[in-house]
Amino acid sequence: MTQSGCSSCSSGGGGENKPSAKQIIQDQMISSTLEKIKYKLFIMSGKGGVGKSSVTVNVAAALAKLGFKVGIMDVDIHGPSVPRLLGLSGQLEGDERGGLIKPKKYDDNLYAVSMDSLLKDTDQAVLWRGPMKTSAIRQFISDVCWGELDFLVIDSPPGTGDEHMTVLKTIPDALCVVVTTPQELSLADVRKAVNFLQYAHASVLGVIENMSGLVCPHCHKEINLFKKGGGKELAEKYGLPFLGEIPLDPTTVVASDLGTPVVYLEEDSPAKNALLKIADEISKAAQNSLEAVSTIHL
Ligand SMILES: Nc1ncnc2c1ncn2[C@@H]1O[C@H](COP(=O)(O)OP(=O)(O)OP(=O)(O)O)[C@@H](O)[C@H]1O
Repeated sequence: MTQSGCSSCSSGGGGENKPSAKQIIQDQMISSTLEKIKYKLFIMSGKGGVGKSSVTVNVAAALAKLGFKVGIMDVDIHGPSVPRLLGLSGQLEGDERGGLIKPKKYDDNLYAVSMDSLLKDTDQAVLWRGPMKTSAIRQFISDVCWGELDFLVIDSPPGTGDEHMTVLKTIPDALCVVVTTPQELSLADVRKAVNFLQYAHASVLGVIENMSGLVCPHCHKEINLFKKGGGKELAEKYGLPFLGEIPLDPTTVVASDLGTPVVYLEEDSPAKNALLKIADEISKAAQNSLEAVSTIHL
């Protein structure tokens, strides 16, 4: 497995200098899984509740709608939302040979796995410490049988912790997408996340501003509930591409309660249109990633 910049994160839990035979085999399984996946998108934010999971599921679904084969991996052990947003429940099953884990199928182009579907008792997760999370995420990446994918979209917990470092270290070619809301409270945490990505030598595909204005369904005037434009300003400040803005839209909430991505609903809505545009932008940026991926300027 290729190693990335930070030396403070152990690759297999335990921090030994010499990898064990088990770790070496796991590294080989991780490489073999990842080499079949063209682009890995890591959706993150320094702040909770800004819409990471909604963006993850809808960007993935929009890419699937564009004809790409897409997998979603939810590494949020403490508060996994992906199964709920896709209406998928129940334990994951083994493949035909019983060894690897089969992702759950949403449709022919969209599959998902969530760490909580591996746990018999999801309440266990609150007791997890760093090294346990690291080894669980590594095992999760090595043991899921995705087959060939165009995109793997990874949802993360809020903040910049063990889960983030493990993903970045295990998937060094992950392209990070930073989600923020326009208000300063969120931007302050997102700036820390961008600094963290710089420290980890991560590649950043760009910034998305979620909850960016609200079009009143009655008078059709725009109300900037959480302000507007802060995400774009942050992207400009750090020399990162701005991937687009998604307005506050009650349809997003209705869709999530139905377990359907808003981009799969028949009727048009401001969030659906914005997310389809952003997914198109992301697919182009990922395909040009050698040129388009930016190094953060501070
Ligand atoms: N553009 C939007 N318009 C309206 N509601 C939204 C929008 N984006 C997200 N939401 C709602 O905001 C809430 C939080 O969204 P979500 O769970 O995706 O955030 P998160 O950043 O993943 O949260 P966490 O930090 O807990 O993982 C959900 O109720 C979701 O339906």
